[in-house]
Amino acid sequence: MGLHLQRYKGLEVNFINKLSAAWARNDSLLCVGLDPDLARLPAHLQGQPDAIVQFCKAIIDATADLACAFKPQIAYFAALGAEDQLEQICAYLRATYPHIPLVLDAKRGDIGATAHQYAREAFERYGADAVTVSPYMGFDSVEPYMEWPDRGVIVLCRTSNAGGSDLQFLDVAGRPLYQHVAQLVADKWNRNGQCALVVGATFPDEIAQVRKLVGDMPLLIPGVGAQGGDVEATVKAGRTAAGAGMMINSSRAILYATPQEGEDFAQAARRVARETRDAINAYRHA
Ligand SMILES: O=C(O)c1cc(=O)[nH]c(=O)n1[C@@H]1O[C@H](COP(=O)(O)O)[C@@H](O)[C@H]1O
Repeated sequence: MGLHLQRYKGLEVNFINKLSAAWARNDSLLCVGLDPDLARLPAHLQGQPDAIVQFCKAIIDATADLACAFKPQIAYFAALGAEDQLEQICAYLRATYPHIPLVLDAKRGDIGATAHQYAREAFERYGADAVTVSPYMGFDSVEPYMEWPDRGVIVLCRTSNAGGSDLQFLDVAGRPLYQHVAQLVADKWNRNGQCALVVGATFPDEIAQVRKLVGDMPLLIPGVGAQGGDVEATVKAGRTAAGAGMMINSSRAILYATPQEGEDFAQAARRVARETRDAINAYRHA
């Protein structure tokens, strides 16, 4: 258990207290998603061998004071064989912004022995503070991640895509499966207090249902911006009594914001990130 506990300014940190500190420090519930699509990178970066690193670093620097977390999506790197660039970006984040949680979005799910390797990849190779996982294979597929008690385990619950309903809405003993997952994680799986849940911004009613079941557990909420989720409804459904409890992710709407006159891509990303952060903050407190 607990191979290496992280320390920051001499104090032990874990995912949950790092996230709480970032909410407060940046007055933000905005998670900036890092989904670098080569075809959409600015023209001056196209063709450069480290284009992804340059692009993501510029986005990170432009938004670090507006974000409560950064969330690289591993497929955007792995599909290109660019894991080395993801490593560099994660190392940069940890070194330059050690107070901002790094969430690796990998949505892993496999038998325990394999899950242990996925956990090493997320927490040791990339140094992530948290990783997204699927609950589909049950507790022994999620438990290996908990050998790192200072890291977050973010379990898919009610995903933002329309097809999420195919399985997540199946009736299980009188209620939809996603509610069963939420209850299970809150009551049984979260024994080290390191779990969070994914609930899409495209389904605010379900965010409210999950919030009722899990107390103050953090929710990762993708789906505002490019997927059209309603910020007001999302925040009102998901906020805790303290007006926090959420990492509301936006990726493409920030990364590929259209520059206004005189702006470059990073300034445009900053403008949209600030607008999104401020729109969220308008509804945080009742
Ligand atoms: O786990 C996730 O982050 C995730 C869960 C989910 O239900 N829906 C969802 O869109 N995501 C991720 O969140 C990001 C959303 O990106 P945008 O739609 O561009 O803001 C992508 O990286 C998705 O892979």
